[in-house]
Amino acid sequence: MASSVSPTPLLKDQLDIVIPTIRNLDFLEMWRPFFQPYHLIIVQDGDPSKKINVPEGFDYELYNRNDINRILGPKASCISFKDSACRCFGYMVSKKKYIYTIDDDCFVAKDPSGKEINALQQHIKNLLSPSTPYFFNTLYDPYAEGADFVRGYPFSLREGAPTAVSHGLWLNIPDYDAPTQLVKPLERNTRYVDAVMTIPKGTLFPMCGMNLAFDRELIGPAMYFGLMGDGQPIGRYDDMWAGWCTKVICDHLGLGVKTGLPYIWHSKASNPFVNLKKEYKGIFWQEDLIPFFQSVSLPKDCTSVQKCYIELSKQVKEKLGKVDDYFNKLADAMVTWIEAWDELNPSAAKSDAALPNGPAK
Ligand SMILES: O=c1ccn([C@@H]2O[C@H](COP(=O)(O)OP(=O)(O)O[C@H]3O[C@@H](CO)[C@H](O)[C@H]3O)[C@@H](O)[C@H]2O)c(=O)[nH]1
Ligand SMILES: [Mn+2]
Repeated sequence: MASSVSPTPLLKDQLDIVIPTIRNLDFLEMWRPFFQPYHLIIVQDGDPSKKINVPEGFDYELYNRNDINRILGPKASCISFKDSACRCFGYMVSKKKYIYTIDDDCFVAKDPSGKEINALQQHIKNLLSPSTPYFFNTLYDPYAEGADFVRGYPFSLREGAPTAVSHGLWLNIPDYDAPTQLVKPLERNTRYVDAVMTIPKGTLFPMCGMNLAFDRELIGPAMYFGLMGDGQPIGRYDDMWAGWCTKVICDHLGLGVKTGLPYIWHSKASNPFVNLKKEYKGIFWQEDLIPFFQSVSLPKDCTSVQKCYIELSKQVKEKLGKVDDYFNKLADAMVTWIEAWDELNPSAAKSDAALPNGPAK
């Protein structure tokens, strides 16, 4: 029987909120009722001499490019500059079990009843309840209030798998790619779908970094947002790359990834022409990237996220290096990321995933 209804814990001392920004942080005023109890990690991108004002009353640490260079030294080369991908530095420096990352143009949305959505609370609910990657439940999240496993659902699978990622969605400006933005400039997402679903094992998905939460202890080292922005041939594939790497590793380690509620209100459409320039190689390359990730197989002795990620970087170099030399650089940066992660998180570096490799065969 799925769990009975109990209040969602705040987890205020177990969760950091990571915000990449080149703007001001006035958006926090709207989130204050939900975010004030939490520690913020602000990753200031762009010009480090620019002063970013954080509204009064928030507990935060702020890192700019000078800080990243000081803390990581030469390993700072793996952290993107002038791209929201820089946010992954916040995941690395955090000491908490959970991360929630949100963009500074995302606001509190309302559900169909007009009630303000506490996105963070829903993400915590998603992360604290199991996922069902091995068998699809047609009533969606069986652990949600008023739902359960449907007839025919194997009882041997009803414990589910630990949830590593909670992927939220967006009302108003949807996360469309540039070509879609260009042909549908006025399209707004007004559909509120009241569902949380586990993405089945063996299925990839386009992970958006705008409204995303994850269990840092279960999957943190896989959440590298790649080499994007300044000096790189590609942008706006930071979260996509992290999502594909994360999903194949979650599948291998027997972890779950959920998508659906909560919604946020995405207010700013970034410039589609600028986005097209950033994305166009990605739109072309992903026709090779997706078959690559679909064919990834990780050896049984990859029992930790770090070991999986290093193995993945080897396969990226071997199989994608021939698509473009960029992937050789990216594969090296993946290794640098893990080295930096383990340097900043020495205790976690030793631990293997304490999880079975999927359901009992
Ligand atoms: O160079 C930059 C640009 C932006 N940021 C910060 O990152 C987020 C997102 O920026 P923005 O809202 O302008 O861009 P979107 O296109 O809406 O972003 C979404 O698309 C994907 C980009 O990869 C990603 O899924 C979403 O982030 C804001 O907080 C900016 O302040 C930055 O740090 N550096
Ligand atoms: Mn935006």
